[in-house]
Amino acid sequence: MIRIESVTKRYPDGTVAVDHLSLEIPDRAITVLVGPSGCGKTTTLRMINRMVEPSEGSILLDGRDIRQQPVDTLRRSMGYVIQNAGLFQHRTIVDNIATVPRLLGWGKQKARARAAELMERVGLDSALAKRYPYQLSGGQQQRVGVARALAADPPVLLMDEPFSAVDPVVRKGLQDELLRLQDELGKTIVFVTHDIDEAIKLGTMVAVLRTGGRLAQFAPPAELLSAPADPFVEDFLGADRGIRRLSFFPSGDLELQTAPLVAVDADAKRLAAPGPAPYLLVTDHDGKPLGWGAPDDLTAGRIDPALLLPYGRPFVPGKDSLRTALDGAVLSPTGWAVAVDGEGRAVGVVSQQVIGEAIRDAHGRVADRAGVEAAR
Ligand SMILES: Nc1ncnc2c1ncn2[C@@H]1O[C@H](COP(=O)(O)OP(=O)(O)OP(=O)(O)O)[C@@H](O)[C@H]1O
Repeated sequence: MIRIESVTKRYPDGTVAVDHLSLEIPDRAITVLVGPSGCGKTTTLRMINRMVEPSEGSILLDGRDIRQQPVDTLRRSMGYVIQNAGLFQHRTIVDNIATVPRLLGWGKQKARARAAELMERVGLDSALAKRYPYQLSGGQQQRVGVARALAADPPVLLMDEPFSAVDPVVRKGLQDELLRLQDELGKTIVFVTHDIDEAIKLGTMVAVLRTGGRLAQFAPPAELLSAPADPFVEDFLGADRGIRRLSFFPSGDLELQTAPLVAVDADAKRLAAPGPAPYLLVTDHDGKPLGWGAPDDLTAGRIDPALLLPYGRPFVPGKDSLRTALDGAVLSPTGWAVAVDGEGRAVGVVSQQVIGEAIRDAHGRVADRAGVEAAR
């Protein structure tokens, strides 16, 4: 665990960048520092690897003051990733990634083999190994930055706005990749961003800082959304808190109904038995949804796909959240969401009303849990 104990950083010109900050950063989880520009996020991160020294207070790593070990040893236990990746422009990709192992005295072959392994890990084609950074896209460079930071397998990863310089689509890909990697590697990650959505998506714990380097709230994302500590945090979280919070409620408990499914070339009249939904869900031969059909429109024989109503975006029960399920239901004019399996085949349907009840139940469970904890 990294424990930040009442740390203050006053720069020589008198700027107080961080003011009596205390945080317990859990092992093998992603802790995000988020807040407006200039609130002291980077300063805090850099104090963890001693690129900046605190003016007051101390930082403990596994119970030991980080000043008790040589700074080089400390930094080797902490990979560091920055915006724009900060790659060595005159070195190939493979040599960029092999930098730290080489510094640690690994042989060239072993270091390059490790670099190749990491390229695969972070989703980089091995054909890029011999290129130079300028020959890569921004997203690819960022992956190289992550691979380089992981090369010596440090237990801690410090990431300072690593995905800020790429476009939103690439950024989403990098975020998903980081979550996947973290599932495999279980590093202790401290991640700085000014983007609250990124913080909520990636963070196991999120520290919201306010200008002047003071902690406004430190909580898991779902708790931030449901109970912001004060108007500053509430304002920083932005609109649609309630809807965004649904991302943390699983959809696995939703009671699905097996709507009358009908394959597109089936004899619709025969299959149009009354069901829970006022519509029939029409699928292709493989069971993948095509759209909803009103029984009256579906005459016998082949069903005309042009007559079908859209079914919104399907959700995968157990994998997707109630937010995705609700989105599917509100996107379809029928008000029903379609559940699919991992291969995209329809497994059932659920109405907006049932999803609404599940949301109420989930709120109830959270409130019960809060009550139990408060009573302890
Ligand atoms: N070397 C320095 N000397 C003086 N003041 C500094 C120095 N570095 C940072 N600051 C000031 O400390 C405050 C916190 O800066 P810091 O870079 O930690 O914030 P940040 O939250 O990471 O900001 P951003 O999101 O804009 O990167 C700011 O007011 C900044 O101007």
